[in-house]
Amino acid sequence: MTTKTTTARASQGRLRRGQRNTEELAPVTEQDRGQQLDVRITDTTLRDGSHAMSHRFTERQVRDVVAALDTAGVRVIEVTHGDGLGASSFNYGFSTTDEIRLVTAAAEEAVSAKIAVLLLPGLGTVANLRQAHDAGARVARIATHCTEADVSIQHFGAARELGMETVGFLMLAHMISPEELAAQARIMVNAGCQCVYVVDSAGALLPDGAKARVEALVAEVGDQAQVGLHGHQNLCLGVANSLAAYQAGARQIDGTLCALGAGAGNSPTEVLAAVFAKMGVRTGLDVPGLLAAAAEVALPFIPRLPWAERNAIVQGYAGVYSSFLLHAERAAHRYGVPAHEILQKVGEAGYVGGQEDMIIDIALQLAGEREKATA
Ligand SMILES: CC[C@H](O)CC(=O)C(=O)O
Ligand SMILES: [Mn+2]
Repeated sequence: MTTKTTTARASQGRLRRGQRNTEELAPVTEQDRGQQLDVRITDTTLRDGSHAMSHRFTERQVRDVVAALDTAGVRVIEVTHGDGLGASSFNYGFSTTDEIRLVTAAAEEAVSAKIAVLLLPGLGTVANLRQAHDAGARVARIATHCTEADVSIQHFGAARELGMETVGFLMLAHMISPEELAAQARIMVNAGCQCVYVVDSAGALLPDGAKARVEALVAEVGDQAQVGLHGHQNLCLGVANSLAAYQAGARQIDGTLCALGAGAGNSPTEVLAAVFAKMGVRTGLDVPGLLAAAAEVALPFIPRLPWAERNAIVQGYAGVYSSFLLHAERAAHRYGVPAHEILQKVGEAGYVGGQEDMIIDIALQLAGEREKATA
C-alpha cells in the first residue's frame, strides 16, 4: 500500500521523495490546501507510541506511518524515543533503531508535514536538538514536569535560534491548579515557546479540568502563543477532553493512530479527525485516509493494543504517569506483586517522570509486605 500511495503522493506534492521540507509552516493560521484550519492535529504515534512498542520502531514502520499520515493531511508528525531525544538508556529502555536515523527517515518521507521531536531537559541536551534539526526536524517540543518550566528556558532559546517552531509540554498537568499551570506556561512563553500544551500524562483529567486549564492558559498567554492539549485514554476521556479543550480555545491537539501510546494510549488521531469533522471544525484531515492509515499501516505492526484495562484505569484514577505502565508490569512480573497495586502506590507517592526507578522500590516494598504476611 505504502509504495503505491507514496509514489502518487510524491508526484502530486511540491517536493519529491527524499527532498527535505524546510518550509516554515505557521501553526494553524497556515493556508493548507486552500483551507484555514480551526485546529491543528499533531500525530505522535511515532513518539508516544514508542512507549507501547518498547521503543522498537523500525525505519520501515516510520516511513510507512509518515507517508500515510502526510498523505492524509497531518501537518506535524512527532518522531522520537518515547521519553524524548537522548532517552534511550537502561532506565527508560533502549531504542532498537537510533532515533536520529528514524528522524532522518521521517523527514525524507514527509512531503508536506513537518517532523517534530520531543526533548526533556536533562534527558536530552541542546546538542541532541541540533542533531535532530540537522536530520530534518522542524518542530521542537520541550517537556517538563508541570512545576518545572524554568528548566526549559535554554532549550527554547536554542530551538528558536535554529529556526524551529516551538511547543512546550507541561506534563502531569492534573497535579496543579489551572492558575499555577498558567504561571508555568508564562515562563515557557517568555522563553520563546509558541504553543504551550496542557499535558494530561496520567489521563487523569475530566473534561471540566481540561477546560479550566486550557482557559487559564489562554487567559495568561493567549495573545502571544497558542494552547494545546495532549490527552491519554486511561479513563477513556482523551477525545472528550480534546473537544473540551478546543471549545476552551486550544488550537493544537495531539493524537496517535489506533491510540498507540503510553498507558491506555492517546486520543486516537483517526477518531479526533472524524469527531472534529462531524462538528464542522476544520482540521484539514482526510478522515478515510486516516482510517486506512490506522487499519492498514499501524494496526498490523502493533504487538499489543493499549486499552483501558485495570492497570491503566488505576493510572487515570490515581494520577500516575502513563509511561510507568510497562515499567510497573515488568516489576510486577519480576517481584511477584500485582502491577495495579504498584501503580496505586506510585499515585499515592506522587512520583513524576524521571522517577521510574522508584517503581522497583515500591515493588520490593510490596513483595516484602506479602512475605511478612504469609510468614
Ligand atoms: C516524555 C515522557 C512523556 O511520555 C511525555 C508525554 O507524552 C506525556 O507526559 O504524556
Ligand atoms: Mn503522552
